Amino acid sequence: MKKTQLVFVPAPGFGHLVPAVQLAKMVLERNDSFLITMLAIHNPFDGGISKNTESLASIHTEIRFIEIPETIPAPPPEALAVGPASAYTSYINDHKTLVKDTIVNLVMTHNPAPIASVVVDMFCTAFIDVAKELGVPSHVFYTSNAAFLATMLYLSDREDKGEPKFSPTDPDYIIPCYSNPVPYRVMPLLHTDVEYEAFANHGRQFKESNGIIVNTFSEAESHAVSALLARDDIPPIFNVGPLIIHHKGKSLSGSDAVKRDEILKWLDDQPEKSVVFLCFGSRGCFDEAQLKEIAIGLERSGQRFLWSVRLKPSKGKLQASIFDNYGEILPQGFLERTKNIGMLCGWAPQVEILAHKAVGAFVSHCGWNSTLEALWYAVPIITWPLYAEQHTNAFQLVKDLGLAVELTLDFRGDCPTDFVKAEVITKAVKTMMEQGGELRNKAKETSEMAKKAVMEGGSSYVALGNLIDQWLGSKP
Ligand SMILES: O=c1ccn([C@@H]2O[C@H](COP(=O)(O)OP(=O)(O)O[C@H]3O[C@H](CO)[C@@H](O)[C@H](O)[C@H]3O)[C@@H](O)[C@H]2O)c(=O)[nH]1
Repeated sequence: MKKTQLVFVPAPGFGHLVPAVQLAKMVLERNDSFLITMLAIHNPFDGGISKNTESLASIHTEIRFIEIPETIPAPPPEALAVGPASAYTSYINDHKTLVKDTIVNLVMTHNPAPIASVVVDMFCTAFIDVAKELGVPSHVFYTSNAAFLATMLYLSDREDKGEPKFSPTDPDYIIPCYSNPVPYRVMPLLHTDVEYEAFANHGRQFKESNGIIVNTFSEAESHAVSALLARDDIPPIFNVGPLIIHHKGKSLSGSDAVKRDEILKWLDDQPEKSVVFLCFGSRGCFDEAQLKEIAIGLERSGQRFLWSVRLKPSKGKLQASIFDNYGEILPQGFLERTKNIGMLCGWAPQVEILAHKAVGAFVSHCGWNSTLEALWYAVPIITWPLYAEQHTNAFQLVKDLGLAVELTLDFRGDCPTDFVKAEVITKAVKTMMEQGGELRNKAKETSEMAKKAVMEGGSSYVALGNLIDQWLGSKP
């Protein structure tokens, strides 16, 4: 059969790689005439190309993984502290020549089949130019939601019209993609010029691609989807989500695999919907004082818990620490007092945990993958956004979707809370576990909608079909 190639360039990081792999897998399931190559950029936050990439590559042998040579220095911690998105973007941009050379030398020569598209992550828009230079189409793979995509486009519109950046003295923003006006404090990632510009620049670049693939489903974000549809200056949008990988532990090895079995066994012994699960994504972490406070808050709630504990990296390091000497950091006697109701872990097999019937609530940083995973398994969320676009995701979950209880964000307040006190944690956990019936029902409804969207005939199923048609039609 005549083959067509796709080259995926995910941004480094588990939250970007995982949905890209799932998208590639779904494309191949729908049409096996594609040859898909995934270019892996070294992940500076994860100590390397990472065991995650290696294990995904070992499971998904239908996809060809190529590691981009590791010659670009990691972004300096000081630059990341000032502007995480801009430092991350510059690090990725510095790979432009390497990405182009890899496509020319390892993809094009490996197989003469035409390249239908270079599918670049939302932070990899520099490679849209690479595709142009090679004379092939490109698509943006947007790993967050439609509302934030619309926000990034809106920022570039404002800049292009010479309008001022958002400022704390402005009234709440009427951004044409959220159902509710968005307070300034919900956009902390745009509070510095350098970050605002980084997001606006990506937004501007999106328009240069041949299509934007979004990990969302239209029914969940009808407001944002309509706002995007109303624009005639952007390429076609394909809402193909939720893209969720269900590996059932296959991606884990060594101590992570042993711990996975222990966690699932422990969950099997807990009553239905009785456990609060706390996990903050691939990079979410806290300092010692905050970890102690979480422990106190959980203990006072009296609820069962499963907590993925991550300590902030020490100065000058990028990687959060996974550790198991919990007793040295958490309050004295905490482990002993909670041993019958709580379990702690490092890396959590999150999808399997959320799928377990014992889990009743999820304290989450609201990374978009975590949000979709919780939504898929109808687990209501207690929002604790930390960085990136997570505050707006939390806002959307609480205000627009009605699927979450807010923990750190009191949207009427003036500035985001950095340190969260034990009593706030206790209150949110108790409220959710004791009075969360309505949210639970809403979560169930949304989960059913999500499952319908990806089933044959559903909105995301149809969108993926349209995307494949575009790729096959765009063959030179
Ligand atoms: O112990 C862990 C921690 C994470 N995960 C998985 O890792 C992924 C994490 O993705 P996500 O929830 O999106 O969080 P981040 O890793 O923080 O993702 C980055 O990328 C997302 C997609 O663009 C953004 O929404 C986030 O703000 C950004 O931080 C999910 O699939 C989780 O299931 C685990 O399996 N075990």
